[in-house]
Amino acid sequence: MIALDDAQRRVIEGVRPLPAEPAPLAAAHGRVLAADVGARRTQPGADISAMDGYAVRHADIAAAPARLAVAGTSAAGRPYPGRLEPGHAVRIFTGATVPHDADTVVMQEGCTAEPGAVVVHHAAPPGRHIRRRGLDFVEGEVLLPAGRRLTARDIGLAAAMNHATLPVHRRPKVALISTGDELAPPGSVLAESQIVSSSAPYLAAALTAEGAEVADLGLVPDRLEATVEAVRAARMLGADVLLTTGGASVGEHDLVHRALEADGVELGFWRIALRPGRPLIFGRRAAMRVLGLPGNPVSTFTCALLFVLPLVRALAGRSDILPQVEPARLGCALPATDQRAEMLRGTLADDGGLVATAFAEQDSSMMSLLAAADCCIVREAFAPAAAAGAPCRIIRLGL
Ligand SMILES: Nc1nc2c(c(=O)[nH]1)N[C@H]1C(S)=C(S)[C@@H](COP(=O)(O)OP(=O)(O)OC[C@H]3O[C@@H](n4cnc5c(N)ncnc54)[C@H](O)[C@@H]3O)O[C@H]1N2
Ligand code: MOO
Repeated sequence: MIALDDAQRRVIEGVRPLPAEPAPLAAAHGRVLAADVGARRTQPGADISAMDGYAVRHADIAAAPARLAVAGTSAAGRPYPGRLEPGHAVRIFTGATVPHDADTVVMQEGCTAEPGAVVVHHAAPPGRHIRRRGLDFVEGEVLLPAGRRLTARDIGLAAAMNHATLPVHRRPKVALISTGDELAPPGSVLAESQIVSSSAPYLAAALTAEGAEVADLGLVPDRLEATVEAVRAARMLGADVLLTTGGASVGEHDLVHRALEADGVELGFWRIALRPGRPLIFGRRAAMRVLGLPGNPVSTFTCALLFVLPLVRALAGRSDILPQVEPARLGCALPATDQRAEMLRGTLADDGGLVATAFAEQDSSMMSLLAAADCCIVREAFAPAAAAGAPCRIIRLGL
C-alpha cells in the first residue's frame, strides 16, 4: 500500500494541459484559457453619453439658466454628424456619441424643451455624464490572462472585447467501463442477486460538471476477453483518461489488472492506504492515464474526489486541482486510525465555527449516506483517537 499523498503525486506527475482549441463563447464557460486574451477594440470607442438629455458646451451653461438652440439629435448608433457650435445643444440619448466640441451632458429632468430650443436650468461640472473613450478598456489591453478559468462574467467581457471564440484547453475525454456480472442499468427489472450500477452515472455527472467529455462504454461482464475489448475500445476512442469500476481487488473475478496489462497498459501502483478506496489501480498507456477504481460505490466516489477530478482538472489546464481542505471541529468522538487514512462521511453544522459529525455507519456500499453527507472528514493514517470538539479537517461536498 502506498500513502495517499504519494499516490496523488504519481497520478498527477507529468500531466500537461491538453492542447488549445478555439471554443465559441457559449462553449467556453468553465474552461481554461490557453493564451492571453486582449481587447480587440477600445471600449467605448468614442465619448458616450451616460444619460438622456442634451450635449452642451460647458461654457454655455456655466451661468445657467441658459437658453440654447437645439441643432439636432445624437442617438445610440446614430451620431450627430456635425460639430457643436457655441450657443447650441444637441438632443442626446444614453449610449449615443457625444458630438465634437460638446464636453458636458445635462439630464433632461433639469431642462425645459421649447420649439427648436432648450432651457438648461442648472449648471453642471464639465465632463458630467460622459463616459470617456477607453473608460472600460483600450485595444490591446490583456484583461483575461492565460490560465484563467472562465466565469460567465469573463464570457461577457470577452464578447465586449469583440472575441467570438476563445483559445481554451481541449476538454479531457474520459471513458468509463463498469465491470461486474451483477450490474444492471438504472431502470432495469432486477433479480435479488443484482445491483443497479450507480457509479457510472455518478462519475459522468461529476466529470461533466468539471468540464470533461464523458464516453460511457457501459457494463462489462466479468470475463477477461470482454474486459480487454472494452479497454481497447476506450483506447480507440482516444480517451485521455480511462476509468474502470469494480474488479480491482483480489477476488478471482477481479479481471481489471489482467485486462489492462493485456491491452498494453503499464501498471503503476495498486492499493493505497485509504479507507474507503484501498484497491485503486493506476496505470498508463502512452498519453492515456488509467484509474481502476474500486467497486464499492463510496470507494469509487472517494477515489474520484481525490484522484480522478484532480487529474481531469490538471488536463483541462487548471492549477487549483486538489479538493480544498478546511479546518473544523468534531461533533463526535472518533477512534484512532490504523495504517489507512480515512474519508468519513458526515454532516456539517455552523455554531460560529464549523462542526463536522461523522455518520455512525460508514459502510462503503451506502449511497444513501453518501448523498446525505455535507462533507468528508479527512483523517490521517495512525491518527490517535479524537474527542468531540477536537480540531479536524474536512472537504465540503458540493455538487
Ligand atoms: N479478500 C479481500 N476482499 C476484498 C478486499 C481485500 O483487500 N481482500 N478489498 C475490499 C475493498 S476495500 C473493496 S473497496 C472492494 C473492491 O473490490 P473490487 O474493486 O474488486 O470491486 P467488486 O468486487 O467488483 O465490487 C465491490 C462491490 O461494489 C459493487 N459494485 C461494483 N460496481 C458497481 C457499480 N458500478 N455500481 C454500484 N455498485 C457496484 C459490487 O456489486 C460489490 O458489492 O473489495 C473488498 N474485498
Ligand atoms: O476500501 Mo474499500 O475501498 O473500503 O471499501
